[in-house]
Amino acid sequence: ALLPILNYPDPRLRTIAKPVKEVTAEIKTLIADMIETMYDAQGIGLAASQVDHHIQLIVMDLSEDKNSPRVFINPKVTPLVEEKQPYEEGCLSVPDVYDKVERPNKVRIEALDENGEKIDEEVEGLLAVCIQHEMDHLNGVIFVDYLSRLKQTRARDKVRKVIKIREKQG
Ligand SMILES: O=C(O)C[C@@H](Cc1ccccc1)C(=O)SCC(=O)c1ccccc1
Ligand SMILES: [Zn+2]
Repeated sequence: ALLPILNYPDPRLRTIAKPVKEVTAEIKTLIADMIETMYDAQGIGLAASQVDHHIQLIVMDLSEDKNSPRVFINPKVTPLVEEKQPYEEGCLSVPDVYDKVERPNKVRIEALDENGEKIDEEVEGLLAVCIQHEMDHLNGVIFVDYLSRLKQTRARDKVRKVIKIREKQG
């Protein structure tokens, strides 16, 4: 089922996500709903925080055909390089706002997958950028927090406009 995505600056987006103790049937349903919601919103990632479920769960799919979703449960991300690179980021909770954010572009991901199997990978490029962006969501951080006050005000105004238009479209 499609889930409603919280929009910036909704305070619920600031909630700190709790670890997942057990991959229950409910969580498997949430995973499927998050993947469907991510594709519908044309995103490459989605954190459970964005759909108002405050558990440490991320889904991502960077594939062309949108047919290889990845699930990260209780993820831990460790930068593997000091130097940061700028990347043009977007966010499904801040629609139509894109801006450069500097992040390390090589990280180690340790997590569990949807079957509770261990994941331990070194990734770089967009995958590294995206997992850090999703990790931020689980810690109540939104990418606009890294931008200037002026850009944050503009982002709030932009989201308000986009939501009004979407509501009119019904
Ligand atoms: O809000 C989210 O977490 C999803 C977000 C993930 C993300 C994309 C790009 C850089 C960092 C994090 C999105 O999917 S935004 C929409 C999108 O598909 C996209 C935007 C910019 C570059 C590439 C993809
Ligand atoms: Zn986001």
